[in-house]
Amino acid sequence: MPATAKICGLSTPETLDAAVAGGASHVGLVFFPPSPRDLSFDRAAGLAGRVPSHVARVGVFVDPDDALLDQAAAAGRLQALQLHSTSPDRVAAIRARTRLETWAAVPIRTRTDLDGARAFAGAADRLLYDAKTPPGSALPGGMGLRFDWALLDGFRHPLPWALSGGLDPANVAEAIRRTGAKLVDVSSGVETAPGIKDAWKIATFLKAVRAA
Ligand SMILES: O=C(O)c1ccccc1N[C@@H]1O[C@H](COP(=O)(O)O)[C@@H](O)[C@H]1O
Repeated sequence: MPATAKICGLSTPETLDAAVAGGASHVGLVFFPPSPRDLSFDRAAGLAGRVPSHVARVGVFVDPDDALLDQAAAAGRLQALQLHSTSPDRVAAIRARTRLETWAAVPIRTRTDLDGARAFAGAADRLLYDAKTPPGSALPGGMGLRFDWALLDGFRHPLPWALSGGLDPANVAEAIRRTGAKLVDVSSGVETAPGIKDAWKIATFLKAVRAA
């Protein structure tokens, strides 16, 4: 079965429509004020209304509190929550309280970082392997950084998983072949500048995923 793709950090109707038209399985809406992709609840609601039922709406959060989750989930009519920098216990509590599909981001730079993935077994529905951003970075993701895909070789994944971190139209086919990812996730790689998505890059990325 071909891999599917999530286009993350969408903020305009045109680029959201490009993701849907290109065959994205998931679209990502960011709720994190320091991010150039952060959305107001009103804007998220407008975008969510354009997403057809076969495409899943994923909210992206960084260690969110319940109030933010509830407001964002309602505005974005979210079906899944992608949680960065959130402890396994907190991920489990969010999953139990919201009853939404819950993804835990696992930041990777070395093989040892994969140990962190096991702690989410039973707490999350899916792992999202992402590149670890440098200490002091404003964002824990969405910076176009890649990790060494070879680190996943032979790893027994404790949960269904997705690959992210520095993917783009030129490298995504190789990433899928190299890692066996069934779901890939991109943000910076389909932008012309941080937070500015590009419809042509989105279409090209999704074409490359289909062809992989
Ligand atoms: O995109 C953001 O601004 C963001 C903010 C906070 C946490 C995660 C964020 N993005 C996620 O990061 C990965 C990798 O992105 P990139 O393709 O390397 O730019 C992806 O899952 C985004 O959803």
